[in-house]
Amino acid sequence: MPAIAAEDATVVLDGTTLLAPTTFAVMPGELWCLTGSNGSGKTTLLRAFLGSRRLTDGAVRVQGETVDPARPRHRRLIASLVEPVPVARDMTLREQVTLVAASWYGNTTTTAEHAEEVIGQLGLSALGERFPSQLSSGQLQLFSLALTLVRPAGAVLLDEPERHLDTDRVDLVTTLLTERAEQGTSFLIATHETALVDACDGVTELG
Ligand SMILES: Nc1ncnc2c1ncn2[C@@H]1O[C@H](COP(=O)(O)OP(=O)(O)OP(=O)(O)O)[C@@H](O)[C@H]1O
Repeated sequence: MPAIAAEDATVVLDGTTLLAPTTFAVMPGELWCLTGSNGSGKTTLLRAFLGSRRLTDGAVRVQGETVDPARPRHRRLIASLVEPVPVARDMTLREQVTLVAASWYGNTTTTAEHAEEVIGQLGLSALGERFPSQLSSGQLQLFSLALTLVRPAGAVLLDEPERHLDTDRVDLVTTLLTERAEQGTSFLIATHETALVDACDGVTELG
């Protein structure tokens, strides 16, 4: 069964097509990219998977089911960085990543080690004691990715994870996502970044 699938997924609003009929299937452990010009419907499609944008035709499914964010099982299944992740102004980067990890895995030493590992994988170890206001735009993006990737998920939806990142950081993120995919996580990634597209198992071009 595909982990993430769209069947003729379509969004039309007041006679304007936001998303033309789109079909694809992402198998478990695959990294899948959505490409296309500005306004071609990538974010609209990701929002449809999260239940925040209603389709006018077709269907989108995660592990064979329409996503209902109110269901705890679906919340555990899907992690996303599509809308901005809320951050606390008065907690350090390390405290926040560890808190999110602890909310899913429990407050244990192993959880703290897992959080530290993700912080390290995203090149943020030296910034662990910083507050969000003390981070650059690219560092904030890496922090948002850490908050997204530190929690359990069978499917991860990302909207332009390359935002604000330099070439080395794009490579870092691409390596991490590829490793996670090899461990079984499925990814659907809207992107304009060639390096990410090159690493993908499949690409759907919108528009
Ligand atoms: N609330 C809305 N009302 C009307 N049209 C909208 C609304 N939100 C988005 N759109 C339109 O829907 C289309 C798809 O937008 P979407 O954000 O999905 O594109 P995208 O492929 O993610 O673009 P980008 O590469 O610029 O991020 C665009 O033409 C946009 O103008």
